[in-house]
Amino acid sequence: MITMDDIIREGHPTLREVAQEVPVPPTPEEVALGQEMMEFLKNSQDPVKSEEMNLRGGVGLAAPQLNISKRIIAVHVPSGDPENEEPILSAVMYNPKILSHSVQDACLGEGEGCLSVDREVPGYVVRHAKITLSYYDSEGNKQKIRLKNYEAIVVQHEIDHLNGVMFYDHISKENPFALKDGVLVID
Ligand SMILES: CNC(=O)c1cccc(C)c1Nc1nc(N2CCN(c3ccccc3Cl)CC2)nc(N2CSC[C@H]2C(=O)NC)n1
Ligand code: NI
Repeated sequence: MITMDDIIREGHPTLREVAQEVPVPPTPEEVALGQEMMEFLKNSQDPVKSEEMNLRGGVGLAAPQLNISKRIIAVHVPSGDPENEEPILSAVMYNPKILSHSVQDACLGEGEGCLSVDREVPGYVVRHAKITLSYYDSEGNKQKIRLKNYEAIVVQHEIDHLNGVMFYDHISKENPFALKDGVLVID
């Protein structure tokens, strides 16, 4: 069971490493890790469990955040509609890769948070608005999906972790809220 104690924080060198690809199909150990990462995200979004286990809410998690330098991410993005239990996106991705992206950029209007960053870092994190992504699932099947808006932002944030990139690396130093024309602000 993953808890906040298992999540390394900024300053830990592993967060600045480029993570290693996993074999296809992933090993049973890597499949189990992916399942644990998904369970953490669901627990972190559950009002009762997150309270009991003192979890910070997250919709994405990358293996390097657990000090495991492997190209594995989990994303679980709820619909946000209490009537609709179906998440917008729920997947454990092995060796995820952005194949192509929109010219248009986007950012979260409220900025980004990260489970490995125990502070607020204000500013727009400008990313691709739409991405075409390939990844392998736990059985080793190659998946290819297109994402936009919030779920595209989340996946880009988590893939950044596989390349040693933190969200605040993207925030402009001189003006954190500077926005070029045409950047979609997602609220
Ligand atoms: C500084 N301002 C802010 O953080 C920020 C401030 C306001 C709004 C947003 C939208 C912000 N931004 C932001 N909010 C989130 N959550 C909102 C709360 N939610 C959640 C929390 C509890 C239960 C269920 C859930 Cl669903 C979990 C997800 N998540 C991310 N990110 C960046 S991409 C990866 C993703 C991530 O999982 N981070 C841990 N950014
Ligand atoms: Ni993060």
